[in-house]
Amino acid sequence: MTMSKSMPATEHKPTIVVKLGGSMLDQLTDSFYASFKELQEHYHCIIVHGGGPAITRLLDKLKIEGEFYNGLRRTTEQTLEVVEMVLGGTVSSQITGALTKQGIPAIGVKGSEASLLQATYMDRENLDFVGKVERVDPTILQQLLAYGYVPVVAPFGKTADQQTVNINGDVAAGAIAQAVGAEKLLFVTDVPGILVEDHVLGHTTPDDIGVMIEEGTIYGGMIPKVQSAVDALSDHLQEVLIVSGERPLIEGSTLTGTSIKAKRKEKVE
Ligand SMILES: Nc1ncnc2c1ncn2[C@@H]1O[C@H](COP(=O)(O)OP(=O)(O)O)[C@@H](O)[C@H]1O
Ligand SMILES: CC(=O)N[C@@H](CCC(=O)OP(=O)(O)O)C(=O)O
Repeated sequence: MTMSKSMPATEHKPTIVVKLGGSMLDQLTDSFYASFKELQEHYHCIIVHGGGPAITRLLDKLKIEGEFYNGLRRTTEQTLEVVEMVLGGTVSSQITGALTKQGIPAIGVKGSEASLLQATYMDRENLDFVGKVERVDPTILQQLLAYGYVPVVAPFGKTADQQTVNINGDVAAGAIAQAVGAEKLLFVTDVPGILVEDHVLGHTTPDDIGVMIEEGTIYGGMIPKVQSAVDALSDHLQEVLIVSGERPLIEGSTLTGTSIKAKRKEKVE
């Protein structure tokens, strides 16, 4: 019996990368996941997920002390074991299960496998096994998309010496969106967009984001999102959206979140 399968032709559709934030994962409803069906009519969908709160919960249960440095989890060998269990196990299954329930074929992929996220140590002294993305090989994602699967990526990388490293989910999503030439990047989180004095910004630009970080209007977990957004904007990827996971995700979610578009590509310091 031969198991080989010839590669199907990829339907010509743009790609969208959707990052599901850990803050919202347990609140995402069936109708939220069902909206990926609608999204799939227009786009090839890739999901990248976080899961920070779930990692912290298990670390607490195991009485392992957690620590953050510059907004990133200091990942010791022991912590990494828990991060792998949670992100690569529980959270990945939670998302693929919810999509499968909606009739959407989904498959979990670790960024540390198939050369997907090639990394170096970000700051070995202070952060231990935390990675910085150096190179992305999107082949595995393109192959899965060609077979009709939604890849669900857990944010791990692999160093040249084959060490698995923990990567912030927002950073992983931005790097993957760039590498696959995605048309859109969506950050699904627990706020309806970038808030300024309780108002949701409809649109913003890299320049304004720089100012909002400096002034402290954007802080904490919103910083890696907007920085990844600014880094990912390009001729291909012209819009990044920050949206709430409280409502079903539809193409028109532009109306309910913050749209980040470049006037010109700039990095936030
Ligand atoms: N200007 C801002 N507008 C909205 N949220 C902000 C802003 N600045 C900081 N935040 C914080 O960012 C959080 C979202 O980031 P985070 O908790 O890391 O989410 P996720 O787990 O979804 O990635 C919000 O809950 C809020 O506390
Ligand atoms: C290096 C680092 O900090 N990695 C993150 C990965 C998960 C993540 O990004 O989760 P959120 O989407 O909930 O933010 C962590 O260990 O929490």
